[in-house]
Amino acid sequence: MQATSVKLRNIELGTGRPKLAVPVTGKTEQAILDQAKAVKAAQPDVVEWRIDYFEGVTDAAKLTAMGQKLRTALGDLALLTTFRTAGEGGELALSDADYFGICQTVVDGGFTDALDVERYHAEDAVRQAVNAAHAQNVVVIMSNHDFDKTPAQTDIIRRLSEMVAVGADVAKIAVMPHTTEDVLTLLTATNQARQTLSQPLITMAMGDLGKVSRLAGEVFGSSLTFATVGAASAPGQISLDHLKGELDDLKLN
Ligand SMILES: O=C1C[C@@](O)(C(=O)O)C[C@@H](O)[C@@H]1O
Repeated sequence: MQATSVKLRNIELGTGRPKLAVPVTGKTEQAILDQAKAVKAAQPDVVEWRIDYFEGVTDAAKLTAMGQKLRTALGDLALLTTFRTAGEGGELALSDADYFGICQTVVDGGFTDALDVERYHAEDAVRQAVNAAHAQNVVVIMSNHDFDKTPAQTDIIRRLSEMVAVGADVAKIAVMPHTTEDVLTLLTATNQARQTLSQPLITMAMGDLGKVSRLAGEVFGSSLTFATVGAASAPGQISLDHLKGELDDLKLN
């Protein structure tokens, strides 16, 4: 199926070469702004602010003020804001009520172009978060992370389809491979899912074994890949400088 592209400020997910996102993982305002400056200078397509690292994340006023400063620092770069819960590889464990409260603060803050919403929380709350984001024209990148294993191919496709069913604009899954076959499972599932879903997909196998999946998105159907400028936010991420060259080399004509 032809993917419908999704606009994120000035970039389009789902067309051409996979877009490059770089996470910002600072704890303090100064660290976040310093990192944002370095990331901006390296010219990715998207910046991901991992707010679970930010020391002020549970204070709505501090989160909003920080988001607005970051927005100003990034100029016209597309911004994805992500709270990754501890259960999915993030820094902080929160109740669902607190998690969704933070999602609401982010969309109300008016600084982000996209919001990461984890699929496997209560379905009603996930749907409400999607509606709240859409009401403010914020793109929803829905996610699931399996840090232990690579689910079966049918299970990966089912999870991506469930994200689309609850309103995701983009469906994302990260899995942990233990064998070469696991990496092939992720890549095959991605290729199959893109034939049945029209939303752009983001998929990756983590760790060293999975690095190939971070390079080959254009071939298999992943529309964005996470790269580093300094700190990584997940195992197996490759530096932005290297990845840019690789994606150009692997470009399909
Ligand atoms: O969902 C993802 C993907 C990721 O886990 C990765 O493996 O590159 C990195 C996270 O920062 C991001 O939110």
